[in-house]
Amino acid sequence: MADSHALGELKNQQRPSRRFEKTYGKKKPAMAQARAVHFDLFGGGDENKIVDEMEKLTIKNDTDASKQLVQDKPLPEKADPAENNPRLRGRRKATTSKKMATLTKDKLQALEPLLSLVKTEVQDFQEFGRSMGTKYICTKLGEGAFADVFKLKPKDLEEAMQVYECGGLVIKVIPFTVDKTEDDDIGDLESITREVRVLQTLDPLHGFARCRGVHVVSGRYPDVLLDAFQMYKSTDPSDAINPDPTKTTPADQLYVVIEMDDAGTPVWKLKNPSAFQAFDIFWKTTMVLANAEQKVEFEHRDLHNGNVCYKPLKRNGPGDVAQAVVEDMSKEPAVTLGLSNLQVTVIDYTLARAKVGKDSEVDLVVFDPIKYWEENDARGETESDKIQYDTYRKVRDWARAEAARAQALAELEGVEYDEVDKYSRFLPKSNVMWLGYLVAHLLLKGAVGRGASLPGSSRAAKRLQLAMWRTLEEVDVYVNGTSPTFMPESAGDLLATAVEQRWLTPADMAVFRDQLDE
Ligand SMILES: Nc1ncnc2c1ncn2[C@@H]1O[C@H](COP(=O)(O)OP(=O)(O)OP(=O)(O)O)[C@@H](O)[C@H]1O
Repeated sequence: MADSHALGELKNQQRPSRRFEKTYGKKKPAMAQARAVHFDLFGGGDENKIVDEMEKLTIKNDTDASKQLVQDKPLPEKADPAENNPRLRGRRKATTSKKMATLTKDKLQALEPLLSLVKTEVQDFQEFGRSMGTKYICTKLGEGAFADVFKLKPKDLEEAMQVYECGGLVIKVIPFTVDKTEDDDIGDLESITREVRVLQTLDPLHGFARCRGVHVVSGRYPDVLLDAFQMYKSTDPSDAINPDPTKTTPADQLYVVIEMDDAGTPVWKLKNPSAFQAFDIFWKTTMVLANAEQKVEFEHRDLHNGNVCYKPLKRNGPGDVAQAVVEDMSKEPAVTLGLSNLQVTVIDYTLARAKVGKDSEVDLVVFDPIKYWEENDARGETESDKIQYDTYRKVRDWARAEAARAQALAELEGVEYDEVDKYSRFLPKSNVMWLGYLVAHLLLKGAVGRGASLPGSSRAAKRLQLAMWRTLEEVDVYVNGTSPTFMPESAGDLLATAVEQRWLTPADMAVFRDQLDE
């Protein structure tokens, strides 16, 4: 990695991931929507208070602090400069080891908007990798339809501890082309730029991947990443589908490298979630989406089980409820949310829609036209895949229906219809559709032991776990057993209903908020 920049992060474009159909629950009349209640969820009835409370949902504490640790409060220089803190390096001026890639004038010109967005130049990938390899141990974490994702651990123990304290360090490497492409396997500049914009917009919001920087590089895949790539292929052959970059990419391939915090483990890897884990993952994801809806009109539009990650709230902390809690529970607690000790991070905003404008561009909205799912009738193999693929179509059909409604309304009112891409509209119901997918997925995974409880559970703890599963089943029926018209309008509306239905208590909401302050 080049010495002059913090590692960056980015992501990429449309196209489904490779993971899964669903069996929606029984039909049930839609409950009244209660937007007003939504405002109570974060602690009040009046809107100003709500804004204050929602403000608390914006990460200001640990993550910002972690950024400062490496950016504004640099560590003392070590004897070996090669072992400096990664993000410290990121704030330095260019050093001699930084080597720029040689690109044609046309290419450079085309890249200019992206480069100015991320305030960088195009670096030589080999040199970038060489520099990275001297300081970090690289391990491939996973891959998506477009990207390969690597974990970086500083070789220096002290720095490793600090990076760990700051949330870990992960890079997502995404190949892209300058020209628009019909090729589903590679992103284009437009989609990359869009994704970077959404990433920057979501960066300060709770529950989204912290972005530490974005780099643009060109050249051959460096050895340090190739080694990690090959190692992943041999240790996780069933998950390693992406082709060897040395065989498939030209010598001047462009990549975006996004540097971010380690979000943890994707939900698809959670084989048999406990009631505590499933409950927390579902509701925390709902809260994260509700906050982002309110702040930046956010819709994820691709919230499959690879894009919701979880990890223990505390370093070396438990990844589920503490054994003593279930053993000693004598009555059901007032607060249920948070007992799993997990935090949730939503990643991969390739297909997302958000208001990203700043200052002069207040109303700039970015979105992906999601062409891939326009006529696609792929079904997927596993039950989860099937539900996932159906969800893209559900969102698509809802976007079409809303476009038709807008047109009909314009005709009715005798005004000119403003033809816009259907996905440019704010359709937060899409978040609910994806939450429907998530709850169905968690229920499928938890189905085996749904009635069962964690070993050693007291009677009260058993009752509680049963109640948590029942709650998720009711949500499943409520969201998935309802026609799109009668679904909650947004994740925020779903939360409102959750409080109304006592699926969550106001105390649960407060706990979530408190966890942010820890
Ligand atoms: N910040 C992160 N922390 C931990 N793991 C991550 C992170 N970002 C990505 N990953 C891992 O890498 C995988 C692929 O990442 P991601 O979904 O962002 O790639 P993509 O190519 O855009 O995927 P998709 O196929 O969904 O479009 C994720 O499922 C996850 O396992």
